[in-house]
Amino acid sequence: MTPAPERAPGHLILALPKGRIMQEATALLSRAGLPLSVPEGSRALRHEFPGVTVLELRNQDVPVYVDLGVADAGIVGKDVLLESGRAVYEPVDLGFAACRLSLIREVGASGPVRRVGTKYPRVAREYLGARGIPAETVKLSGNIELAALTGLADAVVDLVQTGSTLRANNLEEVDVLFHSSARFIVNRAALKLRRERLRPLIERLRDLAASAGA
Ligand SMILES: Nc1ncnc2c1ncn2[C@@H]1O[C@H](COP(=O)(O)OP(=O)(O)OP(=O)(O)O)[C@@H](O)[C@H]1O
Ligand SMILES: O=P(O)(O)OC[C@H]1O[C@H](OP(=O)(O)OP(=O)(O)O)[C@H](O)[C@@H]1O
Repeated sequence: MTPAPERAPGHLILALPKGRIMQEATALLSRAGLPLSVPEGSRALRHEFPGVTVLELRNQDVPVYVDLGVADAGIVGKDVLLESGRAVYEPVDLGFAACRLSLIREVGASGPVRRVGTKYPRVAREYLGARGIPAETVKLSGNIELAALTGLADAVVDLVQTGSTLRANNLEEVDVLFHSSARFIVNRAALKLRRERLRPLIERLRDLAASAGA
């Protein structure tokens, strides 16, 4: 393991996910005063800006980098954060990437739920356990709804936003586990060590999120 290079106390390392969240995250952080713009299609994984380094990660890895202190802070969906089980500080609900995590079945399905396909096995098991449903969960990686259509599973736990994926595939929401949106997350030690940078950033992000939601 290469030791982390020395850095100025005011220099921030941010973990941001590639994909759907990246563009809105960088736009919001820029409005909050951080001068960053991650170029689309670049093969670089680490982006340097004055006073800020951005690590470009898969969604699931953002809470890991923040919890283990390699990144001071990051942005990730609440869905991914809950699934990670990481106890990071979560000071701002940024409001965008809004969707819900739902239990989904084929329209009219009525038999028992014995197997559930999902990208979220931890939260799915917790949900099923709390309801006394003795179903097995199967971890899948994408196009989760196909599991319910093919008989791989009796139901799936997946994200719904507009509902168009459900309508296009003769599926319906049976229950909503929780609502999700993008969150600003912070490493607890970094909050103390770099509070002069992080506290004002948190305040600006709170103001921006409040004015966007107003
Ligand atoms: N249809 C949607 N509408 C709104 N927000 C969504 C939608 N789908 C996902 N999200 C939110 O955006 C986050 C990132 O979604 P994205 O599609 O970029 O991930 P992915 O490509 O499926 O993830 P992975 O890194 O596993 O490949 C999700 O964790 C969720 O919080
Ligand atoms: O209700 P809707 O507006 O249709 O959105 C929900 C869909 O969006 C996400 O998939 P995504 O497009 O990210 O593809 P993925 O399955 O590969 O993650 C999610 O997994 C649903 O399939």
